[in-house]
Amino acid sequence: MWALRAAVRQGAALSRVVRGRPALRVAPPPLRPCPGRALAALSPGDPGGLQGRRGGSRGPPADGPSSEAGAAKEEEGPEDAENEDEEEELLRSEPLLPAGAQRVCLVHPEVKWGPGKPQLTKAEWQVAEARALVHTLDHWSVVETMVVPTKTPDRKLIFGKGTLEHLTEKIRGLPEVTAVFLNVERMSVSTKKELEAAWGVQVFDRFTVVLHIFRCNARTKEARLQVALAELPLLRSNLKSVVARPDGRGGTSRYIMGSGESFMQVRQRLLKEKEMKIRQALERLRRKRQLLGQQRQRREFPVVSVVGYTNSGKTTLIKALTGDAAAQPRDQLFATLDVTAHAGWLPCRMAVLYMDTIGFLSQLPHGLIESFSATLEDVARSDVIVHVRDVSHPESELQKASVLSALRGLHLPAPLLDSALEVHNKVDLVPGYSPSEPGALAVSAHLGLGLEQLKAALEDAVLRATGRRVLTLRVRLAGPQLSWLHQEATVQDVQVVPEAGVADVTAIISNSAYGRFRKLFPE
Ligand SMILES: Nc1nc2c(ncn2[C@@H]2O[C@H](COP(=O)(O)OP(=O)(O)OP(=O)(O)O)[C@@H](O)[C@H]2O)c(=O)[nH]1
Ligand SMILES: [Mg+2]
Repeated sequence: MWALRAAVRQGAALSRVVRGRPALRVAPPPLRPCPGRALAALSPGDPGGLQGRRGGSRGPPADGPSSEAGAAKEEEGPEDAENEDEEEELLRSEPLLPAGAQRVCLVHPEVKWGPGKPQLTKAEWQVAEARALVHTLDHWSVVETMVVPTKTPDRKLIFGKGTLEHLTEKIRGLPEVTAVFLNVERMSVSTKKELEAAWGVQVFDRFTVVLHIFRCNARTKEARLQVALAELPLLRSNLKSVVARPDGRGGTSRYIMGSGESFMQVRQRLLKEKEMKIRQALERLRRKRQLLGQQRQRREFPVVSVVGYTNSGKTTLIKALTGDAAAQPRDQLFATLDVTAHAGWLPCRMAVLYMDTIGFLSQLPHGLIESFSATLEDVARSDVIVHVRDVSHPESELQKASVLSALRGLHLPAPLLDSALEVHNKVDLVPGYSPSEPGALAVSAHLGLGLEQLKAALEDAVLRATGRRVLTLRVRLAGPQLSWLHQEATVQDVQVVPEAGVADVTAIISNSAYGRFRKLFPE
């Protein structure tokens, strides 16, 4: 999965790189109340601030790029205000999980045989990941874990009769448990109701828990709308269960006077309309994002997308590379949900935008992936991909496999995927670590280890990917070459040799611009 959103935090002009065009202006979106630790960590941060303008050890002059975090804003007219109202309406929703502390019994159905058996992954890892999801919720804790074998995961009640009875007895015998997290992707409403009746507590599936975390962590309008889109299947199945109610209060037969439609039909129509409106709103935002992408390209910012498994340290790495206070790492899954851009500098003093993206999870519910796919389009438009891995994680190899398979699903251009830089993060937790993969770089984003080597490798990759090079050219001071280079390339340094009437100009120049330079000013 995952995402990016283009915006540069308002601030410094971009004159060195963009030759005096003003920076994009971005207003951070307002925060919404949402229960959960995730929200507690979402502080307005550095709204419109300029921290992180100097990335890297060789800080650029004061006219460096700023970072963008949050939704990009353009000039807005009355139509935009109307859209905003409609979008806010679409985002109104009922809570998915109960507020307050919950003591959870984690039930993991283990499929040992047959086609339902998960490939490549072990029950302990799946359980650990499910536990991490629960701990991401504020005041939720896992007080009991049960790995329960099943041969019938597709049956309504997931387990065989005897196993279910035994399980029910065990859960009923745990009065401290206030909820059950059943580690399946989705559970039908009727399954949920039956299990809740049997166990006497609320039961949640992974879809609901992940959706709730996404809701809490989505800050921008686009991410919130994507979550709202992902929620629609849940609303639809709730609707079906209302119809199926034995007391008939679902109301299939009750007609709204004069309309010819039953209540059920009205509700279905309203849901369809809601879906259409969300899709339209997303399309509007997508066009805006594309526009920003084009502007960014015109401004010649190379873009580096930082992707990887959730909690691998993507945001921490970006913060270490750019010093940008807007990047907020947190020890939880899906801390980053909106794609944000953060400006930094490469050793040749070229400005670059690092895109922080939403993390991957091996067992992420499908609907969620699809609704976030639009934001991942930006990854396809980047110049270089950095794949951050947590090499201290026991399942680091499986995580890598999940990320690569998700990246392949994004249909990225082959050269972009093939040239992805693999960064082995958290080496401070693995004494004596050295990568076995050729070309992989070992770093500790936390301690700042290996960052200079990483920047050097990134510089090579960015220059190669964008068809640029760093050249030192000797020009005559009396001639037009120097001003031509200022126009057509990014001048890094000018060393004047007055006695010879010349200057040595170091510039980042594209291959095509260099060709034109040579044609115009033959040696
Ligand atoms: N020891 C150690 N911890 C690290 C390192 N890099 C990141 N972390 C920690 O790992 C946790 C996750 O870091 P993030 O940067 O938020 O990870 P992420 O990949 O952006 O996570 P999501 O946005 O949730 O996908 C935080 O607690 C970081 O402090 C590292 O090099 N060493
Ligand atoms: Mg992050």
